This record gives sequence, C-alpha cells and structure tokens, in this order.
Amino acid sequence: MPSEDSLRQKLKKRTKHVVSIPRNSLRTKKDEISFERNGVFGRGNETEGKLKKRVNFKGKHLSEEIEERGQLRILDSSGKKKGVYAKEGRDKNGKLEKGVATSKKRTLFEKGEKKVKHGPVEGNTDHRTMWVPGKLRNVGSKVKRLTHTMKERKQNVVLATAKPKVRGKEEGKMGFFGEDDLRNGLVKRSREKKSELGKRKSNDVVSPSSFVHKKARDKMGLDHDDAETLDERPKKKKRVIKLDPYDISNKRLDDGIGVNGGEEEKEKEKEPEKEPKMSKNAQFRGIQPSPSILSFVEKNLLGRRRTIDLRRAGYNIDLSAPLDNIPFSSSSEREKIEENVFRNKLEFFASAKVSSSFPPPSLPEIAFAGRSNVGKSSLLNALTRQWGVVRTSEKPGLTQTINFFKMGTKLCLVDLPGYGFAYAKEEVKESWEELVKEYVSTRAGLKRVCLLIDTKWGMKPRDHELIELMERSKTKYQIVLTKTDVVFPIDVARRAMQIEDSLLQNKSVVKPLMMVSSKSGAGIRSLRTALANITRFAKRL
Ligand SMILES: Nc1nc2c(ncn2[C@@H]2O[C@H](COP(=O)(O)OP(=O)(O)OP(=O)(O)O)[C@@H](O)[C@H]2O)c(=O)[nH]1
Ligand SMILES: [Mg+2]
Repeated sequence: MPSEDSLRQKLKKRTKHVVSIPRNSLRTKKDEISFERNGVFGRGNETEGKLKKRVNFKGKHLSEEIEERGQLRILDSSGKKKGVYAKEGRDKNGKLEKGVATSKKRTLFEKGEKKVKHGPVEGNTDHRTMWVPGKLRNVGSKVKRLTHTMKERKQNVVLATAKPKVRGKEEGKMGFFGEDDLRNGLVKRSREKKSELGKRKSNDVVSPSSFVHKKARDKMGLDHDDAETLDERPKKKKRVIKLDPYDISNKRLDDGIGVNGGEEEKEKEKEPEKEPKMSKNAQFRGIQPSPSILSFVEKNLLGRRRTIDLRRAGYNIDLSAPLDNIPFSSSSEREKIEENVFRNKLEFFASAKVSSSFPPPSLPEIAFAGRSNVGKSSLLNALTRQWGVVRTSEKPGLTQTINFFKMGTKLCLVDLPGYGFAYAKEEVKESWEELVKEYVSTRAGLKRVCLLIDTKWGMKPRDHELIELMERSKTKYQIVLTKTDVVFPIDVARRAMQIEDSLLQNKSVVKPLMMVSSKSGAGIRSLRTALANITRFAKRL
C-alpha cells in the first residue's frame, strides 16, 4: 500500500500548509481575542463561518479574504446592521481601528440611533445609505414633535383633504411615517374623521396594512384632494318659508275678502282642516269677518290708518284729538255734538268705595266697565269731548273708586275701577272687583253697561266672569272695542266677529258691538248716538 501512504502524506502536507501560513502574518492572538470579545466571531455568525470555510477552501491569502469579506459584508448588510458596523471597525489589514472596534463602538451598537450623529464610517457610503430610513424616521419624529400643536389645530382641514393617491412602492415607503405616528398615538377626533373616510372608500381598501398606511397618509396630510374637501363642507340648509293659509293680514280690505260674495270663504269652508290643533293666533287669523262688520270698519275709518287716508276721507287731521268731526268740518263745526245729551257739561258728583256710598239713583245710568287700562276714563272724555274732567293714566289702576258724572239733567255716566292687572295690592283689587260686581248686578237705574275690551288682546277670563254675572242679573251690556287705532282694520273686524260669535247665546248683550278709538275719535260718534237713544226712551226715576 505504498500508494495509500503517499496519498495520506500529501493530504497532511496540504492541511498543514493551509492552517500554518496566514495566522502569524495577518492576525495576532490579541486581535483574535478582541474580535471574540466584540462578538463578531463569537456570536457564531453563520455567514461569517461559511465565508471562512469557503475562503480557506479556496486557499486564498487572508488579505484577499478581508477584502472579499468587505464586499460580502456590504451585500450581507441588509439585515445585519450591527455586524456591519463591527466589521467596519477594521482596517485593510484586518486590524481594528482605534476607538471604534472597542467598547465605544459597542455602545454605538446599543444606541443605534446615535451612530448617525457620530457620522458614518469612513469609506463606506453604502452603510450610510443603510441608515437613511432610520435617519428619516428620526427627522420625521422630530418634525412631528415640533409641529404637533400645529397639526392638532389644522387637523380637521388636513384630514378632510387627505386622500391616498399612490399605492405600491410609495405606500410601503410611507409606512415608516405611518407606523411611527400610530405608535405615538392619534388624536381621537382624527380617528373618527379617518374612519369616516375609510368607510367612504371601503371598496378601495385591500388589506389592514394598506388601511394603516392610508390612515397615516391622512394624518400627514401628504395627499390632497379638493373634491374631498368640498364633500366635507357642511351643506347649507335651504330656507323654507312657511305660509299660514289662514293669515290674510297682509291683504287689504279692498282686496275683496268676504266682501265680494265671500267666494273664497266658501271654498275655504269646504276644505277640511289640515291641522286639527291651531294656535290661538292662527285661529284668530283664520276668522273671516262678516261683510257688515267690514263695511262698518271702513265707514268709520277704524283701525290703524295713514294720515293721508284720513285726509282723503275728509277728516281735518290738523285738529287735535279726537277726530270725531264730520268730514270736511272746520274747528267750529267740531264743537257741535249732534246728540243733545252729550252737548251738556260733564260734572263729577260722587265717588264710592263701597256699595253703601253709592248715590241714590236719580238719573238713568250708563256705566263703563272693563279691565284696568282698557280706556274707560278716556272714552268718557271722548264721548263728552270734555278732556280733563275724567282723569286718565298710562298706569293701570288709576281709577280705584266708582265715580259718578252727570250729563245735564238727563243722564249719569259712571266710571268704574278696572279689574285684572293693576298696580295695587291684591286685597284692594279684590275689593274693587267685588264693588264692580255688586254695582252691575244690583244698581237700580243702571240702563247699560259698556263692557270695554281692548281690541288687541280680546276677551279675558275676568271679562267672561263679569258677563256671566250680568247675564245672571239680567243687566244689559254692550261690548265696546277700544284702542282700535293700534291694530290693522282687518284685525278690528276679526276681533269684533270673534266676540260676537262667542256671545251668540247670551241674552243680555246688546247689539251691535261697538268699535271706537278715543285717540282718533273713530266710532265715537256711532257710540254716542247709540247711548243717546237710551236716554230718549228711558223713564225718569
Ligand atoms: N292708542 C290709544 N290709547 C288709548 C285709547 N284710549 C285710552 N288710551 C290710553 O290708555 C291709557 C289708559 O287709559 P285710561 O282711560 O286711564 O284707562 P282706564 O280703563 O280708565 O284705566 P284704569 O282707570 O286704570 O282702570 C292712557 O294712557 C290712554 O291715553 C285709545 O283709544 N287709543
Ligand atoms: Mg280709569
């Protein structure tokens, strides 16, 4: 077996040659130990081991080995950043650089981000490139921190306008930022906004990761879409003007409401009520006055009128109130009162706080009752045209006693205290009310009670109370609407119609309902005539 022996010897020689040659020349024992300490070989890097084997097998010189290692490390460095830096600490001869491959270097490994601050390893730009994403991440986080407040302020705008445009590569790139942002926590409101956007684009969503990226892009506000912004704006509501079908207050009387045969009235009556429950105001606006009332309102120029209308109607508007003069009359003519009774001087002769103080009934009496401030005292002055005899006031509750006034020797006018709201104590007001009730229900010689109702407000519960009382005591009463000058003519007619309808069943009420204005004098003449007739047929007591 000489051939076998020779082969073995050859093999031994080869093995010795490979192992013995390079160690002393390229690497000292110290270096080896330091490498092991640094953990390059000690970590059992598989790639390193393979490389070593392969190089040894190829029988190359170790200087070449190092060079080759350097190349391979660059290729290998994609997932082994630490290893790359450790290896960077060597020079071309395989020795470690001063202060790099030592413990300082190790600390740099541990604080990965600091490496960038110290600068990349010389002569290895590829490795610097490796850390670019990390660097960007740092920059991104810093920017995020600095602009955090600003983002919060502008968040709504950014989120509303953010829309992912590009996918694939860019999406992956953006993932760095998006994940960072998500880690740092998103504001609740932004999540809600983005979820809305996500919902809207549910068809586009491919995977949860892409959704995360999209959210991140939304947050960063990198992509903008104007169309999206427009969609996010709150839509303006269209203004809807509701028309009250019953409100005809804007219509003028000469528009023919109810006057021209009342065709519209009939049509409206046929129509079934769409709204079963109407407000009181709507009900009032739905009242259709009778033609007789409307013509009376027009004839007496009742309601709020323009001065030009009064002038055209022939009234001398230069005369002081009341304007109950006849058309085209002069100042002297105004002094004439057609009714003999009201031409007499008005004289106060008695007042009573209690029924026992009432003067003995010697003349036919006409009393003026109503709520406080309704214009009772003013009407007395207007009727007699003797302003100042009866005291009036803007303050409700001026008249606190029953005041008796004589009109010559034929008639007695009685001014009653008002009821309802007044500037007086409750007990006092109650006593007035009781006195009034007693007077209207028991007074002998009382021919008529003019129950005054404010045209604007209409009848109130206490008015109904008094009416019931007069109905029971069979006292004749007549409704007089006052202050007609403060409302529209159509509303005067409506109020008159409303009250007439409500009193249809009453027996003691005297018709027609009267409408006056002590200020303008409208309707005063008609009322005066109506009251004068009472004295004409009244028997002297
Ligand atoms: N616009 C307008 N105001 C009036 C009219 N009649 C009276 N007034 C005013 O209403 C207020 C009250 O008038 P009065 O006559 O004192 O009322 P009253 O019913 O006697 O009041 P009491 O004595 O408190 O019960 C006064 O400021 C009057 O000027 C009217 O026809 N038109
Ligand atoms: Mg009064």
